[in-house]
Amino acid sequence: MATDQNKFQAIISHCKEYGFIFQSSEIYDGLSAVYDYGQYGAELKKNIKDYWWKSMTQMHDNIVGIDAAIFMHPSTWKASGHVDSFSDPMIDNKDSKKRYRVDHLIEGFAATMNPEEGASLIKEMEQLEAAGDYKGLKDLIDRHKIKCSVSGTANWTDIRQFNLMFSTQLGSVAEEASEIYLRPETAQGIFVNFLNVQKTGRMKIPFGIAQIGKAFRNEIVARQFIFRMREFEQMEMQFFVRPGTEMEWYNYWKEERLKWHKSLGINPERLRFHNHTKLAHYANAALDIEYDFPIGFKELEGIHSRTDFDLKNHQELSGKKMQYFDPEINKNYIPYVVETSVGLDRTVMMILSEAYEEQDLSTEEKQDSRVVLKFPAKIAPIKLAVFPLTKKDGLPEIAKTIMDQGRPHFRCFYEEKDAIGKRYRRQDAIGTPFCVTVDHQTKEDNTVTIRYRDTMEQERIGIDQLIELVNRKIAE
Ligand SMILES: Nc1ncnc2c1ncn2[C@@H]1O[C@H](COP(=O)(O)OP(=O)(O)OP(=O)(O)O)[C@@H](O)[C@H]1O
Repeated sequence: MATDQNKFQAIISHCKEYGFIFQSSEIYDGLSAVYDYGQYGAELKKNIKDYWWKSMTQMHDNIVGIDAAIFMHPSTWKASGHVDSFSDPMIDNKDSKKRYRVDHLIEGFAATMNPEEGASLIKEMEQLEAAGDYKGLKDLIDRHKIKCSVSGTANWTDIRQFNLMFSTQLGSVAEEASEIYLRPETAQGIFVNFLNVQKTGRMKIPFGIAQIGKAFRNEIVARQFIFRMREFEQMEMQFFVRPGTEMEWYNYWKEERLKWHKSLGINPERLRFHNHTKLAHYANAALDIEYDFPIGFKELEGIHSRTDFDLKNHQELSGKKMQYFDPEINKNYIPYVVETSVGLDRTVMMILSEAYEEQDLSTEEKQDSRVVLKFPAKIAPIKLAVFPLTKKDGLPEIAKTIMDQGRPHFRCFYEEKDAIGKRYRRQDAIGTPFCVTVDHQTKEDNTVTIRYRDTMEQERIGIDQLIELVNRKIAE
């Protein structure tokens, strides 16, 4: 097996070669940390989105979905704390002009020390970070003579705060225009609509509001393919609960979300919880669900107990009540919130990492290999490929009637070019779970050969059973 870094590079190349993910604006040499989803990537991503949406809303009577705008009133980000504290300390090397996140720079250096010294350096860094002591952090970098990997020098600027929000102007004339932000998280669209949804939907606590949408962060160090992007998509759900019950729901949702990832066929050994010891300003408990990507265990989803922080601040800044009357205890209160927030692009990356396999199929007679994406059928971009064995003898016509039958149910793909073996390989490479071949026997008995992607086994089945079989496998 290739090393993990090699696997990571192989996945990136595969995504480009087979129409999953392209660098944005590639003809202009690309835009850093921005990516476009191609024809199969877009289908895969949409299927994951639909699966999440269904499992959150349709499967929970007390969770509804909304679709809020990306632009929000600027006060939103004041109330949420993003204007004042959504920033990372960064530092520039004066010789190479390379910019680093201070924690990444120190962590990278700590990894080269012996484990004990490394751990003590990290601890010291965390204390200084928590105290907001930038001078102390700079001293730490100077004391250890930490160098830039490009210039090899320790010639650093001072440490500065770098706000990660993108801003732009709303309105046409400069004097009239006001500065607004591209949302850095989807959650605030849910909070500001909390009462709209609660009242119009007559929702009773506990209940949830779910949303899928784009978020934007001007990440200082954006790399590692779609793991850290400047424009990305989040699938978030805010669950509103009675104060004092939040830990119960926090524990419930962390297990539910782990189950969801497993239901996508993810090997449980590659999933784990990571409890936060350093809590964000809004949280009284937080953890990450991490996945063992080819680049190591990293955050996939955050589960946060956000207290009443957001609603309380919106109430204060807007002057509008954000309270709920709880008829069971006959009391008004600002609900507490438990949030599940998963990156859609990181989920795509997890699915690709899990599905990608290079297989050596060589026999004594001949060398052979294939790349296969073993997606669960329910999220595969194409579910069924239909091949006539030859272009003549009426076989394409029969194949096209199968396409007509399948198309209303799921995404199908028709191909008549090249040998069947080659056509199978191309479908393996985009993760199509089922291929059927129409041959001369089909004309006699209305049966086709169905070939299964993972086992490569083939069997003959009646055309009249085909759609039902594929539908059954998708529903599994
Ligand atoms: N720059 C990004 N690119 C892609 N996905 C992201 C990015 N930032 C956050 N996400 C996704 O959104 C989810 C929730 O956002 P959250 O604010 O909790 O992330 P975070 O803790 O800031 O992430 P990280 O520590 O990796 O920067 C993350 O778990 C991740 O899956």
